[in-house]
Amino acid sequence: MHAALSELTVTIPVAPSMSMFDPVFVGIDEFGNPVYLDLVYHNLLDAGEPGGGKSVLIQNLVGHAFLCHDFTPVLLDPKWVELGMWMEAAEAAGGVFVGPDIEAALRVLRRLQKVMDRRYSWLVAHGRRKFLPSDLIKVIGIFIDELAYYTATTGTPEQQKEFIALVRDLVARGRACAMPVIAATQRPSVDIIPTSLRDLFGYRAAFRCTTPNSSDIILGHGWASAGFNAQAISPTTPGVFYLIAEGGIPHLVKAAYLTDAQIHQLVDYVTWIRRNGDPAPVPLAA
Ligand SMILES: Nc1ncnc2c1ncn2[C@@H]1O[C@H](COP(=O)(O)OP(=O)(O)OP(=O)(O)O)[C@@H](O)[C@H]1O
Repeated sequence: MHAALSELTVTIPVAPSMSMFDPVFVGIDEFGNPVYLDLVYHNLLDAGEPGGGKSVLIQNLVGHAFLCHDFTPVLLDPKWVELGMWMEAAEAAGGVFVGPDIEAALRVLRRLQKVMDRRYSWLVAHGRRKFLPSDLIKVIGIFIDELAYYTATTGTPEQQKEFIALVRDLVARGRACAMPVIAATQRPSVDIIPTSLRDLFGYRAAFRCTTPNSSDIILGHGWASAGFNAQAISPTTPGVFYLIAEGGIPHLVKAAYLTDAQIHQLVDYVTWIRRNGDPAPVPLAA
């Protein structure tokens, strides 16, 4: 005898099964091997000229994050059209979405700085250096799609300066306390990404650039002349980027691609499960 649908919906556990501490799949390398990132303990700088594929990469990471039971989203997108797609899901997940309002962005970042300070106090009190999955802490993923808008385009010079200082602090201190920053910019220039800020990003993704110098601003000085030059990426292959992880050499990667329809499906799914499902993690074998 078949169970009625109403019975099924209450007996089948539905919730995100992954953890932010799991490796995040981003694409395949030039040898066909899958490429994973360890997002929690690193930050990611995602940069390159318009149309290179930065937003597609950020959408992959956001998609993974929302499928994790231990994710709290903080999404900043002045253009609305990328991270704005997740606005409803962010609200359902107890997070926040900010559009082009720099004062609203500053309020959120100031608050995050306080949360970070409290998390550090906890670590110190427990004699620990970083959070672990066993701490069952929410990972606050801070996604910024177009850093340059807040640091160079909108607001007063004081607001821009404060924005840069807050982001720098989060990038410098956030990773030990499960608050990684994923920041994208289509302006890889030293005024937007000074070396001192760039070097705090454990992962850097360089999509096609207009000059070898821009490529070096993302990956690090000297990589273009050593043959790792994002200017050489063909404009006909969007989604290809050089990925460097701290201490390593750049690897050529093709990002996985989610269509807008797939993103909308994901948004519906993760919003629905957070509003209606069991928020507890479900083992994959269940
Ligand atoms: N990994 C990929 N696989 C296939 N196509 C891709 C991939 N990445 C990007 N594209 C194509 O390139 C287009 C532009 O990508 P995307 O919007 O991510 O660029 P961007 O660098 O974010 O540009 P902008 O700075 O203008 O926002 C996409 O709409 C898609 O058609």
